[in-house]
This record gives sequence, structure tokens and C-alpha cells, in this order.
Amino acid sequence: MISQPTMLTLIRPDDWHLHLRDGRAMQAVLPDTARRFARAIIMPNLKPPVTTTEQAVAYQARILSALPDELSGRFQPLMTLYLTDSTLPTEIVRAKMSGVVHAVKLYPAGATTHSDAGVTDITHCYPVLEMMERHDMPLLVHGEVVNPEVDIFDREKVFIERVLIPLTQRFPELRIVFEHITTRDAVDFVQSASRQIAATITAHHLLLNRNALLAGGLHPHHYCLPVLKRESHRRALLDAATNGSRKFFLGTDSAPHPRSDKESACGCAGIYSAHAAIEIYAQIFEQAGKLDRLEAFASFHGPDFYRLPRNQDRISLIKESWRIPQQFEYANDTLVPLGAGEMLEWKLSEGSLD
Ligand SMILES: NC(=O)N[C@@H](CC(=O)O)C(=O)O
Ligand SMILES: [Zn+2]
Ligand SMILES: [Zn+2]
Repeated sequence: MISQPTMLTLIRPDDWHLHLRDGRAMQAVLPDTARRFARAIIMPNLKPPVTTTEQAVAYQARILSALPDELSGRFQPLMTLYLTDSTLPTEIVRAKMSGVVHAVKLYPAGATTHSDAGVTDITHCYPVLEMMERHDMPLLVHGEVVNPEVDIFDREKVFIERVLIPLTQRFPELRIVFEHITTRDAVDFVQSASRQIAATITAHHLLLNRNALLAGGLHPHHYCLPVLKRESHRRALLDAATNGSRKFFLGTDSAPHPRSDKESACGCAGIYSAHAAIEIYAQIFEQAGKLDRLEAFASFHGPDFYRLPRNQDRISLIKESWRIPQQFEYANDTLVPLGAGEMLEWKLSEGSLD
């Protein structure tokens, strides 16, 4: 009989794609991430977006001052800039020199939550991309085209063909993270691309296929962008995350929205997973028989790509069933987390805080 592990200890992970929002909303969710992760790449899609180094420095200060005392000094927000049609190349130099900004984020205008200030035509950004390539500033992409004639389930695949391949050809030295990938096409593209190209994979895209969104009723809390895909794509993502390739790493895309905005005639996109992110990944890797691959995916591949040191301290998860709460308080509303009301087999050890 093979004994099941009852404790899992790994180098403290980082989250390479996170939405913290701002103000009271941020205060409500920040401890969930800071308890588990040492660092996170903070998405700049605030309203208004974080487009300058000065704004990123100020946002970082707000995040740090929102940390509760017991977590203060334990979490490092890695900031990003929101790319627009009018971003100036000189902003990249400022960003690089700040040491605070670690990447620039491309949102095609209209592709996702708070993307209306995004890029309408990537050719407008060529001078900025050239500067990023020269200064080794990574580009993070929300990889979906927005053309209304393209089916929403095909938007990632079409983005690869129309935007990403031409971009990698024009800027071969530019480091690019293809964020929250959802398709076999994206996995194949990243695998076969140069070592400058990597991807983040969310817990929800590893866990769920589109039935979770559409079968047996409409499930707004499973609605995110890029939208969940069919099972064969989920399997391709799972293979990519667990096969040891250095090109794939953890990025939760935890994206909180108040319940009233999710349960609405026009529900907004985003899934909240920070409350149990590493535990959910652990469960997924264990079910795939690949628990031994979790640490590299969660704690090594990300810093290696970003050229940052790996963390030194560790966290422990214990094998103990617990029920995910149905909801959390969230500013003046409530927040429904991924897996609300369901059991999880891995629990963060409180000792991890020592
Ligand atoms: N993933 C989502 O569905 N939503 C994100 C935006 C994004 O990452 O595309 C959000 O900010 O709510
Ligand atoms: Zn996105
Ligand atoms: Zn996101």
C-alpha cells in the first residue's frame, strides 16, 4: 500500500498574476494572498488604470500600508504598468530605473474587466515595445482578440495567430508572459516558442471546464476571461503545468468582484481564488499524481523567468479537510470565492506564519 502524504512543505510560492483592487476592497482580500505568497505581480487595471511609474509607486505604498501588522514586511507587491496607445517610450526607462515596476501589461481595448483604456492597435505601441526589448522589461498579455466576429471561445487562438506570432517575430528578444492561458493552442505555442516566452496558468482553468459555467444552470461565479474552455483544453493545461517545463508557472488571476456585480443581468468577469490558492493547486496536482511537481511550478519557474531570486523560507500544507466558506465580507458587499461551500483536502499550516 502506498501511503498518502499528510504534510507538504515547499519553498514559499509567488503569485505571478493577481488583482488586488484598491481601498477597502483591497484591504479585504490582501491578507489571503500575503499569508500564502511572498510576492505577487499586481495587475494595473484599476479605475483609472496605473499607467505611470509614479502611480505604480503610490499604489505599491497603498498595498504595503494595507497589510495587517502580522503580515507587514512579509509580502512584496511587484508592480506593473498598464499599456495604452499613448504610453511613451521614456516611461519604460523611468519604470526600469524605479526598481518597483517589473512588467508592462497589454490589455486589448475591450477584452476584459477595466480594459477600455487598453490598446486599440498594437502597432501604436511599437516604439514602446522596442524600448521594453532594449531594457529587458517583460510584456504581459491578456491574449484575446476583441473583434466581434470572432467567437468568444476562439479569441485566444486567434490572438496567437494575429498578434502574438507577429509580435515575437518583430521583437525576438522581448520577454513575454502569455497570461492565464486556457487552450491547447496556447500551450503548443508557448512550448514551441523561444525561451523568451512563458505563460501563467490559473487554478480555475486547471480545475474547471466550460460545463462548470453553463451546464445545469448558469454559474456566474465561474465566469472569467478568457472564458473556461472544453475538457480537452483543460487537460492540455494540466499537462503543461505538471510536466516540469520551466515555461509555465503559477498565476492565480484571482479577480474579486462584489457578489452583486457577479449575480447580475450583465455579470462581470473574474474569479476569486486567493482565499485558498495554493491549497487548490495542491489538490489539483495531487489528483493528477504530480504533487512532486508543484514546488517548481509555484515557487521556481516564476522567479527564474522574471530573473528574481527564489524565496528562501517555506510554507507547509497539512492534509486536513476543511470547508471553504460560502462567502466573505467585501467592502459593503460580499465576495463568493472559488469552491464556495466545498471541501478542500489541503490546509495551510498556521505554523507557516512563524
Ligand atoms: N480574469 C478576469 O475575468 N477578470 C480580470 C481581468 C483579467 O485578468 O482579464 C479582472 O480584473 O476582473
Ligand atoms: Zn486578463
Ligand atoms: Zn487578470
